[in-house]
Amino acid sequence: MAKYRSSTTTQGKNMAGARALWRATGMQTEDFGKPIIAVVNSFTQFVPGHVHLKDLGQLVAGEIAKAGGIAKEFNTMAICDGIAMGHGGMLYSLPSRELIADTVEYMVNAHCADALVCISNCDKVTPGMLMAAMRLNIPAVFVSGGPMEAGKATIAGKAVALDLVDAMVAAASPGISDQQVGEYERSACPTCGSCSGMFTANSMNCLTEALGFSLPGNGSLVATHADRRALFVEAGQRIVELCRRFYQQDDASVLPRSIANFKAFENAMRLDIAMGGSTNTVLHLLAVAREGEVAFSMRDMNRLSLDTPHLCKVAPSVAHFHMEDVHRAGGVFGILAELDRGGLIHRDVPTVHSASMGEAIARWDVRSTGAEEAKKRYSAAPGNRPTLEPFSQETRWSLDLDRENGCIRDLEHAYSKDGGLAVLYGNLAPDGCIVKTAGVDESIWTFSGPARIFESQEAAVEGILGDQVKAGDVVLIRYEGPKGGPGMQEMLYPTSYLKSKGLGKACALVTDGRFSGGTSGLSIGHVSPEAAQKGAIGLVREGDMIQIDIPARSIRVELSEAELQKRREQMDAGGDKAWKPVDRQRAVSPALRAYAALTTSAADGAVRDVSQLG
Ligand SMILES: CC[C@H](C)C(=O)C(=O)O
Ligand SMILES: [Mg+2]
Repeated sequence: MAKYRSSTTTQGKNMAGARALWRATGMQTEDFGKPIIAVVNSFTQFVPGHVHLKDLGQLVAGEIAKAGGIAKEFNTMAICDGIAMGHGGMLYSLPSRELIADTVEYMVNAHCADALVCISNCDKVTPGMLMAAMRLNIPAVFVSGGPMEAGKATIAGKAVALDLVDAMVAAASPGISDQQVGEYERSACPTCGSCSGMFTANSMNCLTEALGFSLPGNGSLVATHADRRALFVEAGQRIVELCRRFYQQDDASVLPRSIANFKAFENAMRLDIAMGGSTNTVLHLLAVAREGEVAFSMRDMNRLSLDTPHLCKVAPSVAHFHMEDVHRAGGVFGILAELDRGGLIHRDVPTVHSASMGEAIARWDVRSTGAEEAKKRYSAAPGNRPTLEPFSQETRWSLDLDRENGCIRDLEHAYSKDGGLAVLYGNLAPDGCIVKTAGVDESIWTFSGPARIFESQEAAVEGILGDQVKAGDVVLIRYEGPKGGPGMQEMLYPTSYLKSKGLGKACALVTDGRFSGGTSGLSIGHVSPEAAQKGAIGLVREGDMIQIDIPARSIRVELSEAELQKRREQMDAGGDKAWKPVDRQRAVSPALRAYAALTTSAADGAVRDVSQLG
């Protein structure tokens, strides 16, 4: 029998002081000897995806207590990327992932907790908590706040479903009146929950299902629906059971590193590629794998992208499907089941809720299951009534089982035989870069054009809005990588403004920064190595021709090796000014400089590498 970690502070005469303090938190004599389970909440009033989580930690805690555990709740931070977007605030977004992971480690190790329930939702919170779960390797269950309902509005006489990206694009579109922009703004984000498209938050919450860490429906069941409550209740019950299995029955298969093993990462990546997840998932999966010492790399992602079909297009890749529609079609398990029918899923990995992924698919695939519970869960619909109240409506609709034209397609009707995310390599990105092909019009899968160079996101926004960018250009934004930014900003404003200017299908955008899940178009990010780490992207000059070939998975600048080498030598000779942006005024706080000093390349997940300290 494994010893409870918590016994360090709850057992033995010498721990009388610690027990005295535990008692002051509400523990009784009979509680010493029960597992202490950390309920890691990310409630904050700053983020729509988290405003409704305040009481949900205690909902989980109550279930833990009923099942025989001791629950202790604490909070992590959460940043709203949508509010932080487009200004210096975005520098903090990616680094917050490491702080969240550290917060969980600090609290759990300082107090010797035995297990975790992670209540996450928006962008960096789920990845930060996943990193912590893998780092700590103690039983962990994930449950997120759930997606926001899509906005519904009648604009210019047409009924539309929309989200915040539509409001952003509309705001800078010349043909749209202030009054219409106001309509977009007021209807884009009607409820609590993570923004309604296949953005980063929802992508990551879907991936927790495929990794085996969360219950079916976690990624897609809207925050407002009463059925979502069951996920919180069950998370509390499950974690106590997992504790029992690990600590009392020596069953290490319940530990995060057993669940999220290499095969589970392959499953998660296949899901991601099939659903056209946010490009940020690449960064986060690499970081999570690293924490768990799983040898899963960009090369694996590239390999999987070549034979994983693209089955699902959701906003921003198409306008009319949002997460609520993914759910209606069977959610993550609907997609996993289609992949499984093609033999593309490892069935023999354990999950927190089922003995194996294969067993879970059999139960939760809406097309083949005999379980009424599954059909009912996926019939949960949006209420279409503005609210911040979770679980406050019980609307249902019929399932979408149309695998030809519905929200989830089967293999036969795939959008493409290779997937919605691709890794490109070439002399501009020797360590790779990422593009969400799901959101790229097929007409521009190959593209070549002159580089228009911007040495910051701000300069790019100014250039695009100032009409300096023309159809056919490749907008190249550099020194925005993990080290160079620092913090690898999301470029949602430049990509949205290209659309506002009618250039969405006429230009490419290439950067060592990253994108929001709200980005679509020929937007290529994570170019590695980044400019600040002497990457070739730093050597490109205005007007150099850039060639992009998605089917061939290649990205090149039309320069010979000799020319690149010559420029590299010239750059190196520049001393202090070399490999730094020209004329960029940017205040970088000491906190961000600490992240910049330690971070690694996007190709390594932009995690901190303390081994550099010696
Ligand atoms: C809409 C975009 C969202 C706020 C985001 O930051 C992401 O998806 O990454
Ligand atoms: Mg984001």
